Amino acid sequence: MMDYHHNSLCADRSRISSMLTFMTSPMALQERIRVVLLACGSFNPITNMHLRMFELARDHLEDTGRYRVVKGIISPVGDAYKKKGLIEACHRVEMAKLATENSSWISVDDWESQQAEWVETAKVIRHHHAELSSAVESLDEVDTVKFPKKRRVEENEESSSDHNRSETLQLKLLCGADVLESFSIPNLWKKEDIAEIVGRFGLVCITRSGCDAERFVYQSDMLHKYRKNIHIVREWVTNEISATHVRRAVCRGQSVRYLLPEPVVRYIQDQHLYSAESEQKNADVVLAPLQRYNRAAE
Ligand SMILES: Nc1ncnc2c1ncn2[C@@H]1O[C@H](COP(=O)(O)OP(=O)(O)OP(=O)(O)O)[C@@H](O)[C@H]1O
Ligand SMILES: NC(=O)c1ccc[n+]([C@@H]2O[C@H](COP(=O)(O)O)[C@@H](O)[C@H]2O)c1
Repeated sequence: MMDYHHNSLCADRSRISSMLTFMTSPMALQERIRVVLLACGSFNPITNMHLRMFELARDHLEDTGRYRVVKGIISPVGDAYKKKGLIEACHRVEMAKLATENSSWISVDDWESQQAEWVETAKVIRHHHAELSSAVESLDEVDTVKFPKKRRVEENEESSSDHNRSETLQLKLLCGADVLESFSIPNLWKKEDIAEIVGRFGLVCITRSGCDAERFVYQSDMLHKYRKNIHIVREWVTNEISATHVRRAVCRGQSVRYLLPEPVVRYIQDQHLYSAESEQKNADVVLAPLQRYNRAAE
């Protein structure tokens, strides 16, 4: 009798313990939500820090035990963005391609850079979401997971974090904290675009010195509402590399080696990029979003 009780108690204990292990251990790789990271920006030029952002974001997401990052996309902005010192998209795209030629998972997409007009970031994400949803069928054959097809893109559903969570492949915007903080600049971003980016898709944000991303999310009612869709990744090895610094150094004839991938350094030298004249490009022109939204507000 005693033995029977003892044995069944042991069996219960072992069942409970294996249940607990199942509940607390990271999901098996195949069961995790697959994530594609999309970084939009000038990449004028692409720097080592732009590439680090992807590695940091992937480590962070995979460390949660819930995600598997399957792809990274770099989307350089088009010439119509009109940022001061922005050189031609063909050069920025080429440098990004050279920078990623040894990466097994990050690639460059030139769709945005080829558009005649500046494209809002929410539209760029929608474009890639549509592309992924049609490509995912072939991915599914490999991974045997389901992904809601075009319906998601065509429906104009209320944004909600639950909606995003129900997918088994998600597209998330990857950016630095300065871009997150730029959400509060008047007439730079549409409120509905921010809601769509954080509510429908999700954001992975890398900290940057001088920015307080956590506080920024806390202080914004909209960002706070979607905080579960915003992953803030702390970069402990703070890195001040900025494209502005690189352009200034090149223009002054200083070395930029080890700030950029070597093939990018060579490309800049061969093509004589970032001269004093190129720094003056768009100097008197208003940034495209400010032009567009100021006009709309008039
Ligand atoms: N050192 C950095 N730390 C964190 N994020 C960064 C860093 N440098 C760039 N980023 C992020 O990379 C993305 C693309 O940035 P962008 O091309 O504007 O680079 P940038 O170095 O900030 O450029 P610029 O100096 O010309 O304004 C943005 O989301 C930006 O926040
Ligand atoms: N309203 C918007 O969608 C909006 C506004 C400002 C910048 N952006 C994007 O953010 C990125 C910022 O890049 P920079 O930091 O180089 O200016 C660019 O890709 C730009 O297109 C989008």
